[in-house]
Amino acid sequence: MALQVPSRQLFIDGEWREPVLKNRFPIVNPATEQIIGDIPAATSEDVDLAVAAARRALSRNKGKDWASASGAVRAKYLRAIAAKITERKTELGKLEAMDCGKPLDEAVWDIEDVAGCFEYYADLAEGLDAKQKAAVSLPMETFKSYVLKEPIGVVGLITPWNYPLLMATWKVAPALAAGCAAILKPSELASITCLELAEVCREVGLPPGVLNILTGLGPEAGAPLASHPNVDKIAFTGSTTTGSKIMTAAAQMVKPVSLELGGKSPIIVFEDVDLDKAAEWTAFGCFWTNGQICSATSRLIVHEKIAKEFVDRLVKWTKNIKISDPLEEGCRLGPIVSGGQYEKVLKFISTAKSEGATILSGGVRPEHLKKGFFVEPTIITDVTTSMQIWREEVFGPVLCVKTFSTEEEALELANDTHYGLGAAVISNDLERCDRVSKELQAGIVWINCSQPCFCQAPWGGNKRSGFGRELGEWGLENYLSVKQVTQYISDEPWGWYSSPSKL
Ligand SMILES: NC(=O)C1=CN([C@@H]2O[C@H](COP(=O)(O)OP(=O)(O)OC[C@H]3O[C@@H](n4cnc5c(N)ncnc54)[C@H](O)[C@@H]3O)[C@@H](O)[C@H]2O)C=CC1
Ligand SMILES: NCCCC(=O)O
Ligand code: NA
Repeated sequence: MALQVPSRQLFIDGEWREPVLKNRFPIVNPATEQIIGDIPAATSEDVDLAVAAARRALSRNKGKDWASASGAVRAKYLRAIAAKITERKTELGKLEAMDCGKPLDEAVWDIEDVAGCFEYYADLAEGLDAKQKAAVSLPMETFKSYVLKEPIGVVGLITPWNYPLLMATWKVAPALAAGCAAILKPSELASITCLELAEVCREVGLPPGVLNILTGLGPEAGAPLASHPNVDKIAFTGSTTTGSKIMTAAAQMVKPVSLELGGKSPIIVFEDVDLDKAAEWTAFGCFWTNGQICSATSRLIVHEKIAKEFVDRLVKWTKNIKISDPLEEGCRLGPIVSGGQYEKVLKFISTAKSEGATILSGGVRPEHLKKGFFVEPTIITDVTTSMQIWREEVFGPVLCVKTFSTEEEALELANDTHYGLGAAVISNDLERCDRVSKELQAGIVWINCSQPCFCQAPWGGNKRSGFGRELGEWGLENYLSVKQVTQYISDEPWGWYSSPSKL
């Protein structure tokens, strides 16, 4: 059963605040196309208030309350947040499913990952204390040197709608673990659970201003954050176009950015695979989260010897996917997140057709669903490498297929993209998998699977998929600044200049 969506305000300085301009906009459930609530629309006036609150949070009590508190102190808050999220897991999962359209089972899995990620960064926050003052070995005995890891400062976190609370958590948890104060700007298309994170922070008594959450449109709330002179770093996940704008804005102040952007990731299937196992991973790699994953392996590159049988088998697996309202039991594919994105996905499919590709399976609204932004899992063949469907990110359940005859050709096809986020290789020959993994131009390579993601392992891309790594210890480093402290320890004078006392 659907839930009532809580009505919230912006979360600034530990309190709910109405936006300065008092505007709100509707939340649409993509499965029903109905308005199920509304969210506040922040503008630059609210960004200013949130940034000021974050700066105060860093300097309160000379930093002792947060930025220079021990990691162990901050870890207690992260663990309290994780516990509250776990307590509200079912409700948060439902809200997520209603807001962004992902199947309920996937949404609940995400919420479990959210709690796991806060716990993980609590561990790393505690570990940070022991890593302070790590000695640097120097070639001169007259000096000693150590390294301090300090929070970067106030960070702006701009996130997308495909994993609303999880993508926010990938940034919020390490930022807070590091001792930063943050302003989170979730996507206007799915913000409900991020506002519930605000409520969780209020309940656990997170010091005011440590995390501020501003819902609103990209140009109105995201852009002023990216260009704000008192924000020390921006971390962003979303489209390559918006990432480029954010980088341009940040560059004016030489502000560091980390960017996790689009993809057009390949999955190479060799001739020696178990067809059903490989078909299921291929379907999961492209249709999980309704195909709206930056790392979706949306280009299938399959060996010509098995291509026909494999694709037939894949179509059968695909036809078996339950498409329904995300809250329905057993749903495995929900709607595209919004009307705008739905139209975009359909346009990709019609362009592929007009360019001469074959829509082998899907490509249309499922007959049994009259409302909602649903599109059947789609498999497209007869694709050339110059077609839009081969080159551009669709962000929907659309897989395109090409065949290969040699390993070299498979790699050439796989790497024939401006992007470099994910890649997968499926083969029973593990030596070949290792060899191929080395050659794939991507930040993440899956062997004999596609998409599983663990908060302990680094996540991020190359080329136009962005730079910087989230998750794991790399995720924490994103929010830390490294300070070298070097001390002269000799009793002797330095002796470079002639001493005036000897004159
Ligand atoms: N890498 C990923 O995980 C994602 C990729 N995308 C790609 O982006 C396409 C468009 O989706 P959108 O939701 O429009 O993505 P987007 O990249 O525009 O939105 C992501 C976030 O950036 C914010 N934003 C937008 N314009 C901004 C600006 N000028 N300055 C600062 N922040 C800004 C948005 O409000 C949202 O919070 C999708 O079709 C897909 O191809 C979308 C979501 C996630
Ligand atoms: N499984 C997490 C994928 C994250 C992303 O789409 O950015
Ligand atoms: Na929504």
